[in-house]
Amino acid sequence: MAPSTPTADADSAIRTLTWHGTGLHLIDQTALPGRLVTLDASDVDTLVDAIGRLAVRGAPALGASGAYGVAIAMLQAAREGWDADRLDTEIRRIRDARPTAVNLAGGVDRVLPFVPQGVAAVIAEADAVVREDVAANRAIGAHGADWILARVERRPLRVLTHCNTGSLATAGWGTALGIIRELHARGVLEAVYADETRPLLQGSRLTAWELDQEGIPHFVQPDGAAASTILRGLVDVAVIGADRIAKNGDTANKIGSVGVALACADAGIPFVVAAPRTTFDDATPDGGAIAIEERPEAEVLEWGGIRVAPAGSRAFNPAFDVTPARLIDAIVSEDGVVEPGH
Ligand SMILES: CSC[C@@H](O)[C@@H](O)C(=O)COP(=O)(O)O
Repeated sequence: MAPSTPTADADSAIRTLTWHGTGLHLIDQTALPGRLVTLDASDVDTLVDAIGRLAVRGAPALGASGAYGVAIAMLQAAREGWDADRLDTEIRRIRDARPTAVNLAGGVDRVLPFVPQGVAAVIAEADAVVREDVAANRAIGAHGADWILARVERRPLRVLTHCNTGSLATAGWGTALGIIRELHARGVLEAVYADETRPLLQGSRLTAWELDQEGIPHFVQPDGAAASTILRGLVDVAVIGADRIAKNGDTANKIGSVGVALACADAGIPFVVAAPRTTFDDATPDGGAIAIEERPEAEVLEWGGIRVAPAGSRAFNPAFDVTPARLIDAIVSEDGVVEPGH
């Protein structure tokens, strides 16, 4: 009955989400790298829970999840006899499951006009979201590699990245990690410094896993090492992703990104943001207007489920920070490169 998700890029073996006819198969990113587990999100509660605990994560992957999520809600509405108000409420729960990545709301909003045409039309539009994201990532990889190779003389290159921006975080291939993969394919990459990305370790668990799968040389380093690695001259360029890029170029990304940008500015090396157009939010004027998700204190106060901080300690756990446009040398999208800091 439902059109199936198109085959993603042949080069991108990892498919973080796949439509299976009545719901999504999602790679459970909380289980990686130890176990490659697929979970079935065929109802709204399961999808919202998967988004909230980061089983599916990364701005473009959230966008595709939001788009398919509307179809999941419609199918559940038909199964369980929901009225229109209940369907609206459940779609809004998906849209609001995380606040910072504009792609999630964008994915939901993109398919909403197709709801009156029925679930097949919604799924077809969600399939288009996936196709377009993979194509955008491939273009980002080429534009970003071209820009870096024109700006940075040293060969081979040493690249620092933060969080996870690869196939797991997108519909396939990757944004910042797509640029890294492109540099590797062009034979100009020496190694990647992958920040471990506290507190949920998207760098050491997910980016390192993807780099390992690709045979790309890499070092996982503590987030606290990043500024020092940059100032010691061990890095030629930093490339990160984005969750929302405001109209003035201020960019929200995983907590720790702005520290990398400050170190790059001091060291005089480029700080590059890579993101598809779906992550640009012209309705948000600047970084101060971006909602920053605050996550549960236990993610900081506990380690592997065991309390490590004193019982009386509280945690401050913002999931994202905002890098001002003036610290960003290049923003790479499928449309090309803009240089906000210049
Ligand atoms: C291509 S993914 C870009 C961003 O979404 C990524 O860098 C990031 O910050 C993800 O945060 P997460 O909390 O893991 O969803």
